[in-house]
Amino acid sequence: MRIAVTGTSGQLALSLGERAAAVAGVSVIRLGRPELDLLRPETVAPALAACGADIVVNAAAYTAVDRAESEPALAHAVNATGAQAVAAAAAGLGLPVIQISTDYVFDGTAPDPYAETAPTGPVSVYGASKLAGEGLVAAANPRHLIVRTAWVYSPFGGNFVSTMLRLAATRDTIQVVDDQLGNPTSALDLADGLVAAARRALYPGFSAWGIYHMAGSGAASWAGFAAQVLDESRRSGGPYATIEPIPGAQFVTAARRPTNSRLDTARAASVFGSGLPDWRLSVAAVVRRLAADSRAAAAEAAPGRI
Ligand SMILES: NC(=O)C1=CN([C@@H]2O[C@H](COP(=O)(O)OP(=O)(O)OC[C@H]3O[C@@H](n4cnc5c(N)ncnc54)[C@H](O)[C@@H]3O)[C@@H](O)[C@H]2O)C=CC1
Repeated sequence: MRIAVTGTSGQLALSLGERAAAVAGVSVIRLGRPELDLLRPETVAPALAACGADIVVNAAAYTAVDRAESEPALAHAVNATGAQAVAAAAAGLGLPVIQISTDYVFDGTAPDPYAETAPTGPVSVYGASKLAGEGLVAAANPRHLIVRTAWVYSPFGGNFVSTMLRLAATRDTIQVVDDQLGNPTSALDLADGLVAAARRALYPGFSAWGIYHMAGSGAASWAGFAAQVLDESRRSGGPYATIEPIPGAQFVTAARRPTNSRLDTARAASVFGSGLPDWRLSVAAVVRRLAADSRAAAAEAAPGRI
């Protein structure tokens, strides 16, 4: 199975590449700018046609949630029109598409985890652009899986985990919001889930197209997530700071975030057998890996000093 994934250097594209390398018979081709640019829809079909994929994962996106508030047209162009171009090009090549979407399509007022059928109501430009993308993808390619995920981190690039570790290196205390709940999700676990979903989608006769929720098992507040990161960092010999929980009202950002964006992931677990691990285990694994990477980098920079 050859999986084409958009977003060459994105967290999810890199994670898919790494995880697929460990699975016999699965390969991942990462596609990105300039060959495939979601802002230039005419680039999408030729790039997909050239790579000979069996299925396409659209993981590329405009992901700067706060900046999107002042760049709504750009966010929409990438996350809605761009996603539509990927789905339509895949359809033209006879391929199914997996569109990655977000918990931020919900308004966050529900008391329980959101099922796929729950009413949407984004409270940010980013969430609205991703929701528009869902609709356009579904209309452009009947063989679509729309996979909503949440609070993604990985050993690659900037994310909440790397931010907490960076701040802990220079501060004793970090204030983190404690009244927004979600599902921290390792991009590596999500990659495993997507490989399982892609395999299933390619079975002859598969017909369960539609929306799925895939996220780490268990929920946390941002403050709880941060505390887990830093506890594990301390155990791994890395930086540590005390987390001071604060209400979201005290941490003003350009974009509003849903108060509760926990996702009910039962459908994906039952159709794809892709239940993701408990978020605490995956945070521990990523923090330990980052600590080992930074020890290796330090040893390489000063070989005589260990
Ligand atoms: N990071 C998170 O916390 C969450 C992410 N998601 C979704 O998961 C997916 C993967 O997210 P990440 O890997 O974390 O994102 P990321 O920000 O790490 O990577 C996004 C990638 O998209 C590429 N990209 C942006 N504009 C492009 C364009 N015009 N043409 C081609 N490529 C372009 C970027 O170069 C980058 O490689 C995205 O669809 C995102 O909306 C959903 C929920 C939470």
